[in-house]
Amino acid sequence: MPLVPASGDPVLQIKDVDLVRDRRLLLEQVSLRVQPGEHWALLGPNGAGKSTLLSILGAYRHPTRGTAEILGQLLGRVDVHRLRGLIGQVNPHHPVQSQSRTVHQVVLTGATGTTEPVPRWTPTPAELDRAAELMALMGLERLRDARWANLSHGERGRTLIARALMPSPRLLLLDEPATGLDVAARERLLESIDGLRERHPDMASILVTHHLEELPASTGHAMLLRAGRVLASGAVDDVLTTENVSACFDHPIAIHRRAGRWTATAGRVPQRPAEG
Ligand SMILES: Nc1ncnc2c1ncn2[C@@H]1O[C@H](COP(=O)(O)OP(=O)(O)OP(=O)(O)O)[C@@H](O)[C@H]1O
Repeated sequence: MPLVPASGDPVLQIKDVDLVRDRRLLLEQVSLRVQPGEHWALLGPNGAGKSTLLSILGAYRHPTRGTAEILGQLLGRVDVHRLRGLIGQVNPHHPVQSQSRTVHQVVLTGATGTTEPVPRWTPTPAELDRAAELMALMGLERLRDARWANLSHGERGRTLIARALMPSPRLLLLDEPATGLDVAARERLLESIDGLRERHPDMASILVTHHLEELPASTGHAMLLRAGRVLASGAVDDVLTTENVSACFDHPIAIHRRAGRWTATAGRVPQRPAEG
């Protein structure tokens, strides 16, 4: 059976998902439906369950209750290794063992779905062309032969996105891709993400972050998670409101959108008058 959904079918559909670990309910009644070409932001405070949810969407964990259909395949009834190979996953803790690997070599490991180059594996001309195209898309041409050890955070981030795109995934999962970047590197990364979404109009993506400033302008949908539950989910302008974000982070936060991008300004929590 082909592992790729017919065009127009949801890329992701999870319904009433609970996840229990060590007798703790980490996710509760989470539902999400993502169509091709949709770009979602997943936001919430520390410990809200964002990475846990992303691990289900990436076929690394199974729900305890509820159903998760990824690329049309029901988790629990599919070979997860094969499924993972069809999902582009960008993890900031991607373990590159040999620090002398070049950008080009790391990008090519996306074709084999491994962290290290597979011994005696040779890329096809089509895979070499694809790697070159993706490195150009992510602004990495000059860095083709640069060593992993010498790359900046931003350069590593762009390399890992190019790597994740090697198998032309229908779904891209980005876990805090802008963490640790200075403002210029962040802006370059977000521009690259906007550009790749334009070039791959059928690809869907989910980007996890704590910071609204780190959302690309092409974000169309958002989910707010709080204590493992969905606080709001849907079209981005309906979800990322001052009221919802303040409730999610349990703090007054004013949200503004300008030129497609978001800013969040934290207010002061009113002090209670001293008793006595
Ligand atoms: N294997 C596990 N067993 C028990 N608890 C876990 C496990 N994995 C995660 N947790 C707990 O689940 C909760 C959600 O964790 P998760 O990493 O998904 O949150 P997050 O929203 O990604 O947080 P952060 O923004 O800090 O990265 C946390 O309280 C965490 O301690």
